[in-house]
Order: sequence, then C-alpha cells, then structure tokens
Amino acid sequence: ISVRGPSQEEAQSIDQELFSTAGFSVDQLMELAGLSCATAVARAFPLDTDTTKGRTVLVVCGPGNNGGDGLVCARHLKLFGYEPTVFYPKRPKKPLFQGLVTQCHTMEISFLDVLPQAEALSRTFSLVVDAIFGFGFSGEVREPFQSILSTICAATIPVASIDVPSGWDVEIGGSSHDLNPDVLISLTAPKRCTRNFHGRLHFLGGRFVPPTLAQKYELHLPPFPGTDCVTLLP
Ligand SMILES: NC(=O)C1=CN([C@@H]2O[C@H](COP(=O)(O)OP(=O)(O)OC[C@H]3O[C@@H](n4cnc5c(N)ncnc54)[C@H](O)[C@@H]3O)[C@@H](O)[C@H]2O)[C@@H](O)CC1
Ligand SMILES: [K+]
Repeated sequence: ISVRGPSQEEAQSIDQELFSTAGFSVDQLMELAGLSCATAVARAFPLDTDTTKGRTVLVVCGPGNNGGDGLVCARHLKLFGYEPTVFYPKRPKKPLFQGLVTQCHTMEISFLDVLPQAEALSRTFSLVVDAIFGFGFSGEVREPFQSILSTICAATIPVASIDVPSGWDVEIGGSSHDLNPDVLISLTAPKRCTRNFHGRLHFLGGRFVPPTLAQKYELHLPPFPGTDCVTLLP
C-alpha cells in the first residue's frame, strides 16, 4: 500500500472525478462506503451470540458526507444484529440526508437529542462509531463538535473512525489530546494522516474505485479478498 496516500486536495479531486466523469452518484458510493464501515465494525467487534454484550453502538454523525456514511453504517449495523443509536446534531437539509434519517427511523434506530456525559456514555454503549469529519475537515474544530469530541475522548469505550479520526488534520494527523481510535476504516484510499494511526485495526473499505482512477492517482490499492468489501491493512 502506498505510504504516501492522497493529499487532502487529491482526495477531493478523486471525489469530484468519481461524481463527474466517472458517472457515480453520491448516494451510491455512500451506500457502499457505509456498508463497508458496518462490515469492518462487525469484524473488529464481533457479536457474542449468547449475550447482548457488545451490541450497543453509538454512531456520532457530522454535518457532511462523512456523517452520511455514518447513517448508512448505522442502518447496516442494525441489519447485522447490533443496536445502533445515532447522535446527529447538525443535519443538512438536502434530500439525501433526510432520506438516510428516514431510513434509520424505519429501521427503528433511536436518535439522541443530547450526548450523555463520558461516564454515562461508557456505561450505555460498547463502542462509538466516529462519523463526524472525513477529508472535508480543516482548521480548528468548531462547536458543538469540539465538546462532542472532548466527551468521546473522555469515554472509556473503543472508537471506530470512518475515513479520518475526527479532529485530526487530514495530512498531518492528531496530537495526544485528540481522538485515538481503536479501529480506522479508510475509504477509497488511506489519507496521509493514517501514517499516525496506531490503533488495533486499520481497514480499507469502499471497494468502488475504478482501476483507471486508481492508476491515474497512483493509489496502489491492495487487493480485496474474494467478494469482501473491506480489506485489513498491515
Ligand atoms: N469519494 C469519496 O471520495 C467518498 C467520500 N465519502 C465520504 O465523504 C467524506 C468527505 O465528505 P465531505 O466532503 O462532505 O466532508 P466531511 O464530511 O469530511 O466534512 C465536511 C463538513 O464538516 C464541516 N467542517 C469542516 N471543518 C470544520 C471545522 N473545523 N469545525 C466544524 N465543522 C467543520 C463542514 O462545514 C462540512 O459540513 C469522506 O471522508 C468520506 O467519509 C463517501 O460518502 C463516499 C465516497
Ligand atoms: K470520522
């Protein structure tokens, strides 16, 4: 796998190209991205079939497409037998996101109005899926997400981050005060900041990149085993 990884700008160009000349739609790729995140979460935190232990997952969604991946992930986790709950404090008015919320309601997934304090959060949930920011993040984290990230950092349960650990600089990474996820699911290709990921498992998901695009951007993507939608990176 390329150690260089696409820069934030390159990730945004690949994204643009997928949605323009390559002919894909956002909801199509978001569905595949979210499905691969749910699959990776289920691999990293397998259900104990004898107990309800480990079923409760809090999916925290941000205001952009990373948040959309989180909503899709929550829906698939529910189909896989988990008990996801969503916290989605800033919701875009676009039909795509409204549809994803409706789908979660139809799947009887609960939404929280307020994020519990770290201790209550750690007691209620087994794991947090971080779908707050992906490669569109820049600058200092603004509220309400600064407080939300502080709460997640203070919680004692593991975090699985979608595409980029939220709050990390997409190129450089995070510091010791930032999120330290146990699992990272990179989408399309690992971003440069993932060099600083030292968690337990790093997956690549989003098996949708046409080989011509992978070549053009020199992505050097690893093979995906068989029909799997995720692959474990070394
Ligand atoms: N090709 C692709 O490349 C795909 C990308 N997808 C997802 O889309 C993500 C990128 O989505 P977006 O471009 O919408 O960006 P993000 O979802 O990463 O973030 C953008 C949102 O965060 C806000 N934001 C940015 N910086 C902030 C700050 N400092 N404080 C508070 N809010 C801030 C912006 O106002 C915007 O609402 C990827 O990381 C991935 O998860 C997938 O859905 C499907 C395919
Ligand atoms: K994230």
